[in-house]
Amino acid sequence: MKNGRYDLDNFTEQYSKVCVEKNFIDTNLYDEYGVKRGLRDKNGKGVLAGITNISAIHSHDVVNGESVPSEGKLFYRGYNVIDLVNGAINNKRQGFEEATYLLLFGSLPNEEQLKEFEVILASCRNLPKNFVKDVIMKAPSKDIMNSLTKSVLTLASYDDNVSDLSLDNVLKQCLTLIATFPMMSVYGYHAFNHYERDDSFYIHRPEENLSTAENILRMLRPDKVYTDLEASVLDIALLLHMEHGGGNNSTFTTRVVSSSGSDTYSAIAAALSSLKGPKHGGANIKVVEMMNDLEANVADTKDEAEVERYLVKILNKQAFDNRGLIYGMGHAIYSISDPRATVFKGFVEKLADEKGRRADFELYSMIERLAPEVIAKERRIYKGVSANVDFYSGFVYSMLDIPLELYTPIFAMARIVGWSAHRLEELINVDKIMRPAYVSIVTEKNYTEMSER
Ligand SMILES: CC(=O)SCCNC(=O)CCNC(=O)[C@H](O)C(C)(C)COP(=O)(O)OP(=O)(O)OC[C@H]1O[C@@H](n2cnc3c(N)ncnc32)[C@H](O)[C@@H]1OP(=O)(O)O
Ligand SMILES: O=C([O-])CC(=O)C(=O)O
Repeated sequence: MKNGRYDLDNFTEQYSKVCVEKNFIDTNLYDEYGVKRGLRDKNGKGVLAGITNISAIHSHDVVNGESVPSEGKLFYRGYNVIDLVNGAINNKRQGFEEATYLLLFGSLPNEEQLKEFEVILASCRNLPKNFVKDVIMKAPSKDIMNSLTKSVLTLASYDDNVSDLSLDNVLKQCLTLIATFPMMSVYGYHAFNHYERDDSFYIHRPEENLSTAENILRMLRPDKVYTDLEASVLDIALLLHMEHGGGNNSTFTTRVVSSSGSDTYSAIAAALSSLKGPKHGGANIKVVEMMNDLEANVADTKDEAEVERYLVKILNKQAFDNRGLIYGMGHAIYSISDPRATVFKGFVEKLADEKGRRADFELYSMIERLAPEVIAKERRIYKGVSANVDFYSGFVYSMLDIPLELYTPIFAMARIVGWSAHRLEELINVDKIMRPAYVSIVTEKNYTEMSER
């Protein structure tokens, strides 16, 4: 007891040690029982949990019957994501809406279909009456992913058909979430910025003739002004983040929750909770924070040896957040390269020159080169490590003057499309609750009376 109250800090400090002692499992047991830690085999390959027709990820080639690491490739419904990006750039079109149609409905839309789809999405960009006042402005948080999750769950209480699993209803719910994620995220940021940072509060409504990327910038900026280049860069960033197979942590979460028969809002709220983790989509914020920490702690950021020493300290849990991870590096599937990081790097360099941030770009490039070598020296690497999609994305967003708090929500504004496609695919095909097994190493004991303990 402290000041007549139970001392929670003292209690948890003491009992967390009890938790460690009582929950410790010798990692050798995973091998002994043939259990795949992280649902991954010794070569880092994921256990097979399903079949999908939505996307494909290539990271290895088979040469003479052997699997060898290759440059990463990503396909949405069979189309290389690089071709989708180039299609959008060359035709001066916003690619996010086109790829949304593709991922949800399985084929590229013709002009008429795309026009109709854009009108439908625009009509869904509506929040219930007073939602901003009653939900978003209440208890604003710096953690916009949490505030977005809260908004998604609260939206459920405005839906009379929340638990109706008929496909047209689920599709309607998904389209509404795809259309309103940018509003809920950006307004959530403005509420935080106003109440916690004492800044001005403004709510700009989305414009029906604008794309998702254009509306994000319009809603975010006090004067609603942005350039075509900025909208195009953000559109490509969205396009690159939309989908990544059924096994990534947040999409698998969507699948798991969907398999229990739960509603769309709950499945998507769970996916958001997964995505924000720093080993997943939350890495984009961590990368920028890590780079700031590096600049604060490395006297000469042009000195490779000094930068390398800092990276080693990170791996040894002696620098930055002491978690031992160099954020933005490594991937569960890719080895030699993540194609999205390569695309990002292509326009990061141009943007950095335009925005006078060449020195930052050089530092990112140096880390991109050094980190895989340092990780390979310090960890057991099976398949190679390279920069992932999160490495350059935060740098791009900072050059678009997008606040740090919105980096992971922007990922979510894109990935909601993949989650929706996977929820639909799960509901259409599987109809079996996911329920893997755990080997139990618990020993049976006789109950002891309180007086005998
Ligand atoms: C959108 C996305 O989710 S992209 C990923 C974003 N996440 C990050 O950038 C966080 C940093 N990266 C990581 O934590 C990891 O690379 C992950 C979580 C993405 C993938 O992890 P794994 O599937 O375990 O990768 P892999 O099998 O190649 O790793 C081999 C070893 O290297 C370690 N390693 C891999 N990447 C890193 C890294 N960036 N920093 C430090 N160690 C790393 C792993 O922890 C693993 O060690 P362990 O066997 O002792 O656990
Ligand atoms: O596939 C994964 O494990 C991580 C992910 O979602 C991505 O890279 O986009």
